Amino acid sequence: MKKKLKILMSGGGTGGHIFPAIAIAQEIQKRFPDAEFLFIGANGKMEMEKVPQSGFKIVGLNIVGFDRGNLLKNFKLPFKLISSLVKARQTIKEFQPDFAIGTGGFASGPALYIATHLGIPIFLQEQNSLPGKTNTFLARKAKAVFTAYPNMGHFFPKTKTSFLGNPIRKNIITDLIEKDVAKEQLGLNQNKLTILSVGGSLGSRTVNNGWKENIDKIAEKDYQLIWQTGKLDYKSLAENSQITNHSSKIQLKEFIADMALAYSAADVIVSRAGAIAISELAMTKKPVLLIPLPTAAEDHQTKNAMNLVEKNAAKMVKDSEMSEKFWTTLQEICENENLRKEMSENLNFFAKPLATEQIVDEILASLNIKA
Ligand SMILES: CC(=O)N[C@H]1[C@@H](OP(=O)(O)OP(=O)(O)OC[C@H]2O[C@@H](n3ccc(=O)[nH]c3=O)[C@H](O)[C@@H]2O)O[C@H](CO)[C@@H](O)[C@@H]1O
Repeated sequence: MKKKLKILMSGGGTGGHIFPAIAIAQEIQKRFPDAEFLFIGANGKMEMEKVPQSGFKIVGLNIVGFDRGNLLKNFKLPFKLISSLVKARQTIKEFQPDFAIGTGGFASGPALYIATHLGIPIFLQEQNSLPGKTNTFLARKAKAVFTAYPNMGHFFPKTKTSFLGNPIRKNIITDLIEKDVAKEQLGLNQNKLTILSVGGSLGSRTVNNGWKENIDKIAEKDYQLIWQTGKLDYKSLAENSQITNHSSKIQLKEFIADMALAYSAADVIVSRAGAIAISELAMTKKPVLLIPLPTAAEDHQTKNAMNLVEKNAAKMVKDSEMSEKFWTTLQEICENENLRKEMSENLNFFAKPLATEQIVDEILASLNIKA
């Protein structure tokens, strides 16, 4: 009888690290239905909710990221790191995985580091064009590193780095449906131009404020808006009468569980420029206005966005230009059907629908595991 595969997954902090891990796990599960998965994440972070919702088990460590804004807050960090390493070691020794996959974020550091010490092969997936600290630190010990951008050899060991694209959740590829059907399913009018606004997995205050300033214009123009606010601002926006007055035109959501449906319903998208968001937008091929998060490490979201802007596949407005340019740039897109068509076609260049499959192919081949 064939031995059941056991796979350790780790990545988290934000959706941009969690969802690629889930996508890879789902692809392995498709090929090995009885494989066992264990995720390791950080207590209190998004993965502790999203991973079980996707049907996988997760163990949380008491690890926190380095707080650049408040240095005093970091004094407990060494103790938390030590306790996380101890718990990671105990968990991994009990689970005995055949291999481990890390998708970045501080939560994955202790787990993957311990895995390498226990002689377990590790694989890394890096979503951004400027790699995160955890993946950079672990890369030397990894069996392979899969990137979403070409020419990453100066960050990771060249011989084990492959450019395959970002893994995105399967349903975002398979469940995209006709715009009219999606609008109907969401209770929206099929004849009205519909904008989907997403502020990354945590929501974005800049984007929320942009809408707040322009909310009456949505009604004036007779558009519809699906507005993901994130946890931080949801309550105050849901109580704002300026917004609730337009409830037939504005659907406010703290977090969108079914992104495929929301993407499908949109005529135009407003989005932060996180790496996974960009990869998904390339699959949906909907014209998009990107508002990169300027504080992302080394401004990598602006770099992500510029890749698309340079190919006329997206428009971009910086945080600092929101007041002057948000509505006017959005109007340029909404009012010009030819431009929308052109942007949609140009997005195709960035689509990598086979990324997840190819990453799993390479992992299995390098370990000589056959389905
Ligand atoms: C603040 C921060 O650290 N941002 C980083 C984080 O972004 P963030 O976590 O926002 O990740 P991305 O924008 O890359 O991806 C967001 C993911 O969340 C999903 N989603 C989003 C909103 C929602 O309501 N429902 C939902 O399911 C999207 O479909 C997508 O799969 O990871 C990215 C990938 O490493 C980085 O490029 C970002 O700079």
